[in-house]
Order: sequence, then C-alpha cells, then structure tokens
Amino acid sequence: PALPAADMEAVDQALRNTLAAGAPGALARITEGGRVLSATEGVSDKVTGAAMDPRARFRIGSVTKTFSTVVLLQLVNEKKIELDVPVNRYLPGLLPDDRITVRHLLTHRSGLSDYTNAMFDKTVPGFEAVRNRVFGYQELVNLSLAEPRTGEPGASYQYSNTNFVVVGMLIEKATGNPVAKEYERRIIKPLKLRDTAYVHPGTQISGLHTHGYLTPDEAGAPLVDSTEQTVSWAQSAGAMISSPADLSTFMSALVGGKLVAPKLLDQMLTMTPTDAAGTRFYGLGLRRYDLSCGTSVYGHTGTVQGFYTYAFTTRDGKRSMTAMANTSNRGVANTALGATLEGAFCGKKPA
Ligand SMILES: C[C@@H](NC(=O)[C@@H](C)NC(=O)CCCC[C@H](NC(=O)C[NH3+])C(=O)[O-])C(=O)O
Repeated sequence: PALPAADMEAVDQALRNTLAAGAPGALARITEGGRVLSATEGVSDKVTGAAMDPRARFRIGSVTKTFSTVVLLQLVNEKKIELDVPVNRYLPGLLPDDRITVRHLLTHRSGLSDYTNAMFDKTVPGFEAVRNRVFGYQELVNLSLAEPRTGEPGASYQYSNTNFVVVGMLIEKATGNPVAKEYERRIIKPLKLRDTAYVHPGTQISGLHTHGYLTPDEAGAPLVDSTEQTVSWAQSAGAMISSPADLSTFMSALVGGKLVAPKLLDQMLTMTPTDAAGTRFYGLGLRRYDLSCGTSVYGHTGTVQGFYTYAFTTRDGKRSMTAMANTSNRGVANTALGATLEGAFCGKKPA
C-alpha cells in the first residue's frame, strides 16, 4: 500500500520543538521518487546568522557504521572475510576472546566495552581533550580492553563504538587500503555521492557546511562550536561527512539491493529488538524503527559533537528522510527531532 503523504506541518513542528529544546537549527529533507520536500528552522552559523540549508554538509556520526558495514559485507561476498569466524583469525591476538566473531561486531553483541563512555564522561572537557588528537585503531581498542567486558560473546545487544573500530581494522587488513579508499571505490563513486567524504584526520568540513554546537552538561552554559575536529575518536565508527541528499541516496540504494548481495542484505535486515517496547531493532550495522502507523523504516542515527542525525528509508527505498539538528548532548535533539520520522512516513495523524 502506498504511504500516506508526508505531513510537512508535523515535520516542521518537530523542528520548532527541537529549537525550543535548545538547538540553534534543525532540518528535514524527504525524497520520494524524484520529488524533494524539505523544512528548515533556525541557523547553521550562530555568528553570521546563516540559515540552515538542506544542501550543506555535516558530520553524520554513527551513520558511518552503515557505510562500514556495506564495505565489510562486500568483502564477505568476495570471500575475503567470513561473518561467523573469530575476529582473531584475521587480526591475531587482537581480542582477548576467540569466541568473538565478525558478526558479533556488526550486531553489537561482542561484549567489548565502549571506550567513549569514559572518554566523554565530562562532555566538553572530554571533547576538548580529543578534538585535535589523532588516534590509531589499536589505541582505541586498547582503551576498551582496559575496561571489563559487558557480557559473553553473542549474549546480548550492547551498543559499542569499539565494535566498528575493529570493523575498520578488518577492512584495512583484508584490502591493504585505508578505509577512506574503500568507502570511495565501493560506495561514494558508484553512487555519485558528491557531498560525502571520509577526510580523517582532517578537521575541516569543506564547502557549504553546517556549524555544529555542543551543548555542555551544565544547564545554561553557552554552546561550544564543535564543527572542527578530527573525529579520530570514532573513525570507521563515526567520522564520515555527508549531506541530507547523499544519505537518502545511500540508504535507498542499500535497501534497493544496489550495494550488498541479496543474501547478505537479508542478513543485514535480520533484526533483534533493542528496546522493551519492541519498536527499535538492530540488524547488521543498521537500525529498524517501527512507527505508530505500522510502517517500518531502516537506517541509522548519528551523534557526534554538535550534530544529531536520523537517516532512514522505507523497505522499498521509495521514501527516504534525513533529519539533523546542529547540537548534541543532553538529549536536546534526539527526542524532539525523532518526531520528524512520524510526520515523514506516517503522514497526518488520524483526527
Ligand atoms: C549513539 C549514536 N552513536 C554515535 O553516533 C557515535 C559515533 N557517537 C557516540 O557514541 C557518542 C559520543 C559522545 C557524544 C557526546 N556526548 C557526550 O559527551 C555525553 N557525555 C555528544 O552528545 O555530542 C548513534 O548510533 O546514534
């Protein structure tokens, strides 16, 4: 059945609520067939007052995890890597447990702790301490291994950036190339994603871009312009730069079978619940949200200092939405901004 038309009034109300919660700006861009609907509220630059612009580039955070998953599943299809094999088979001695498999990384079931919890326990000092640092993958893994594991391999879903740092290591080991080259040749070039780039360890977002503003832990403290950073603390787990249009192109190409072989796409879409309500799921590097109208949408969220992103599409890839607020921390963006999904994919609420 065709989806109801997007309710742009509801989408815009969600953006206004996001600003009321403290974001300098917010936007939503919906594509359906060749048509584009977009809504913007507030500013992308607090100094110049420039308005939010759906053409502008920004940091997509963990939406990067879906790009990394696509590259890894292409390597699985090329028989260079197997999913149900110990990570230590490819990276001898890396992990303390041979039972941790490649699939455990992609489903956040490895039990490896997330080093970012300690790193960003104090939001602004933690960010300032790393914003210009360049980490090696091994350094980040060592931070995780210095902490107790969160569970037995395969036992339960526990979101951890460490899993996708190891995915980056696997990609570089299997290809002999930096992940940037693999993203470029396997995804960015074929899909002509002109605004998408992996520039680690560069700190600039080139071209027309949105400024990101980190909300401090202390209520009322001034926002911190966090636009320029290496994102080396995340790399293959969160360092990609893109645009609303490119993320919608990517997500709809993904579910449309253009990036990953059918059998492997099926595995990517095989979900386990991650919330008590049973409306949030995780597959392989991919989230599924079941909306109030019964529509399921697939994609990923992203949280990087100063940017919160939702990048989702329908199962047939016919309707996609990217929503972004240029602030992060203290839940300022996620809840209010999340309501754009209902407006975009469920349309007008029944009276
Ligand atoms: C969960 C999210 N994951 C990601 O996008 C990854 C790359 N980001 C994080 O793990 C958050 C790191 C801290 C951000 C900071 N928070 C703090 O510093 C809290 N003390 C901030 O909010 O900018 C996702 O999948 O959506």
